[in-house]
Amino acid sequence: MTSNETLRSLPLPPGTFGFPLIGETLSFLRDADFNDKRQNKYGLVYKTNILGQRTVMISGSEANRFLFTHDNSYFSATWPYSTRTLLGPQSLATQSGDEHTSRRRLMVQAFLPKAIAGYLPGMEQLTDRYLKQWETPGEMTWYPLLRTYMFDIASSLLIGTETGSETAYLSQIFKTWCEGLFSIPLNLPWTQFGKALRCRTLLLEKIEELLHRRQQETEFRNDALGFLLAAKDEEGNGLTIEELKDQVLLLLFAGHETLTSSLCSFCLLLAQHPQVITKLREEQQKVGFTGTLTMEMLKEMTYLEQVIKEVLRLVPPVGGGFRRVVKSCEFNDYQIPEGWMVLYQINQTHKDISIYPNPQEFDPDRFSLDRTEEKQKAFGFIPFGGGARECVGKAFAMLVLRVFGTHLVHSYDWELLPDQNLELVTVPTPSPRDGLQVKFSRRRTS
Ligand code: HEM
Repeated sequence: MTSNETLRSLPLPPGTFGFPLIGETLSFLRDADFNDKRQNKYGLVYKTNILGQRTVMISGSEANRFLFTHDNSYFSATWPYSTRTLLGPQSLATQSGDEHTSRRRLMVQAFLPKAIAGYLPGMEQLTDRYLKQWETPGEMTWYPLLRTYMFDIASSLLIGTETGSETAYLSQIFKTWCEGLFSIPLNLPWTQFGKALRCRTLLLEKIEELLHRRQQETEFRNDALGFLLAAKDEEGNGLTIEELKDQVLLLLFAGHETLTSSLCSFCLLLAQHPQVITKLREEQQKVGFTGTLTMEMLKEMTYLEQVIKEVLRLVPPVGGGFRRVVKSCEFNDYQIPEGWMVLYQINQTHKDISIYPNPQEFDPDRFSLDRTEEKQKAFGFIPFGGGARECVGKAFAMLVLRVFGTHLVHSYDWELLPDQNLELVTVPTPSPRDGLQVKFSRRRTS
């Protein structure tokens, strides 16, 4: 524990605040090497000004441990103003303290093992349908199609919408809403933020309609919303309609944006490493997969799990997480002042050479039982964050990746088309600049 006086005598981390008002926001949003450049110059802890807030960037497993073990004492949840406003005041991602704990307890009901197992058949059906659809064009830009597939999975399995026009409409307005999440918060008709705010209103209207419909149903539906509508806290109170609206919006966002990115990285990295596909097919034969999955079979596919972990390590869909400093504290002999923001870095943690030798290399065997590189340091592998705010939908996300990965590898071949830009756009989640152009076909042998 550092006394107030000692704290005040400590220096602020090195770094610059950039231009008045906008600070370093533009480079933060546009330059994929923003963090690398500053880290090389200032080290693992530095200050900047982004998205309207003085911010300390912290990186590495020690920094993660510090942050995750002091959530709710030194830090509380926050997001940049644009994200906070678009998510809404009653969203788990922006709730803190006791409110967060009690809401989180209700939300996890939808992701307990029994619920997860119940999502498997519907997920397989939808996956199969989309994979078949993609056979016909033969050549395609995959990212937008993966996005539609993922939105369909999220909206049908999480909130029970019917596939078709309702999903297509929601998906469209959702896209514009997402584009405003990390934007300069100027609410004007032509700004990204202004457009996204109008989409928030439209989305909430749609969600409210859906909630009223669902409240009138007498039978329990096996989707995340079914669990949320049934969930009660210790006093027997459930979530109100106003709160459910924000929580459903959060699940839809968290559940499809991140997953689209990781599915796309999975497709890209496997196309570049055909030997991994061969090993996955061998594993499928070994566990006896011929077209329909069981939870037991998925558990036995340990190489598939290694591959997914390596995809999430190399291209983490969420690059880091924001916190507000609620009490000044010290880290690495620097003062972190109250009122500032802290951003922990998942991306940089996963490139730590002391944990992952040749960190830029795609090598699923790092996660094999005889190497377990991720276990070398606590909080060294954190695609889903950690501590009290670790991703609620982790098991759902892993199920989607396993189901999609298994069916794709089992029945299809795909190869990258030439002359495309595979460089990653990083905000809001990583995706190849040209959208991943591939030749796609059904395997002759299946
Ligand atoms: C590959 C996919 C996913 C990744 C990489 C991911 C990553 C993350 C990370 C890093 C956090 C913590 C952020 C922080 O520290 O502030 C988080 C939180 C969260 N995630 Fe995910 N996520 C994924 C999928 C999902 C899915 C499918 C859902 C829901 C269906 C979901 C729901 C949430 C929620 C509700 C939170 C907030 C938890 C809290 O504040 O207590 N995520 N996720």
